Amino acid sequence: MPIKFITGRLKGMKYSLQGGIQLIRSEASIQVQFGVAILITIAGFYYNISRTEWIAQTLCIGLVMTAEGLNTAIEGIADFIHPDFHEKIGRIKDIAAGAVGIAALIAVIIAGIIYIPRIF
Ligand SMILES: Nc1ncnc2c1ncn2[C@@H]1O[C@H](COP(=O)(O)OP(=O)(O)OP(=O)(O)O)[C@@H](O)[C@H]1O
Repeated sequence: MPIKFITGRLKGMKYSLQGGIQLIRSEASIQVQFGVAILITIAGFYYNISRTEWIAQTLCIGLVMTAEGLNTAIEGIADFIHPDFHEKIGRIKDIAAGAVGIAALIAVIIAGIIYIPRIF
């Protein structure tokens, strides 16, 4: 029983890793976000940000990339179940994209709070 449980969890981790790699390989928007995440991490070291700021920054990176991943999955489901144009599909996709927009806005605000006083 515990062995089955552990192998099941390991399989789950393998699938989620494969999904993450596929996401980064195939989605242009997540590639951009990944690039921004690397740049902002370099900025974090350059400006020697505090432990709390690292936590906020890392959470923002995770928030944006998680929202983008879920948005991509929702788009994929929408295209699969209804490949043709439909007003409701459009609204569903807009809402999913809106969630990414909210996450990105929060990330920009937090980046501003951290870096604007250091740069100007
Ligand atoms: N089947 C559809 N029916 C109605 N509107 C759609 C449909 N597909 C896309 N749209 C509209 O076009 C917008 C962009 O959708 P799309 O699936 O092309 O996403 P995207 O922003 O190009 O993302 P990605 O670049 O990741 O594919 C949606 O937010 C929606 O308003």
